[in-house]
Amino acid sequence: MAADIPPLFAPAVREYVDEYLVEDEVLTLARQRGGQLGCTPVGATGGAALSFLAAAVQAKAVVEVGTGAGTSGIWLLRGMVADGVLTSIDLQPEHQRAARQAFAAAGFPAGRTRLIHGEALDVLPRLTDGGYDLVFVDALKTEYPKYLEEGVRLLRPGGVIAFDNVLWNGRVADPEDQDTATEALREVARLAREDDRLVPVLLPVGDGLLVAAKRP
Ligand SMILES: C[S@@+](CC[C@H](N)C(=O)[O-])C[C@H]1O[C@@H](n2cnc3c(N)ncnc32)[C@H](O)[C@@H]1O
Repeated sequence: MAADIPPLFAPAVREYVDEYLVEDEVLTLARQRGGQLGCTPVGATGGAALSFLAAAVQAKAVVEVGTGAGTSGIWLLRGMVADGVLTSIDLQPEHQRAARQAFAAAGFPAGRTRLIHGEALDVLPRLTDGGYDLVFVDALKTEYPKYLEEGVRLLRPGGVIAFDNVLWNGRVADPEDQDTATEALREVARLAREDDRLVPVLLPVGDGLLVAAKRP
């Protein structure tokens, strides 16, 4: 009976989803380190979605905007092809030092990662057009609309772009919330939906994952 079906976000349903795939010790340590550094790493469900996306597009080249302490990077690397390279951008050297350690602990040699220190909007224009299979965005929320334009340029046809935190703990659905970050998250979702080059979907995974494929 429909009345007995719990709503999508009921705690029991969330728990069921979150227990489907769990992180190993390397990921737990990376996530804890990210928390200590003050950035919010992806959880296991969001991370598993990243591994899935990297595997689905057979990613050989990935750009990550917001390295943090390497949690999402490990999930991405685990889905990529064996010799694939993760290019990851962050403005905090300390975060990237922690990420480097996490990648080594997860068994990835230095040649599998290219860590670029800097402001994302300075670094992204220097990367090669059409040179990437997957772009994952998890940095400054107010810059998400600009990362969309840069990211689509970097993708090869058939490539995929993904944005984390697009539900913003539910704040995007509150019309009273007109904070600049909240507005930017609504804006990037709208831009992806209205962009003829893209096929988007908004997934209620983790804190919300906006995923869009670039049409061939
Ligand atoms: C939420 S954390 C990333 C977490 C990481 N994706 C993970 O799941 O492990 C956001 C990161 O973006 C970085 N960041 C914030 N603004 C940035 C900017 N404008 N350019 C580059 N990096 C930025 C922060 O230093 C921080 O490490």
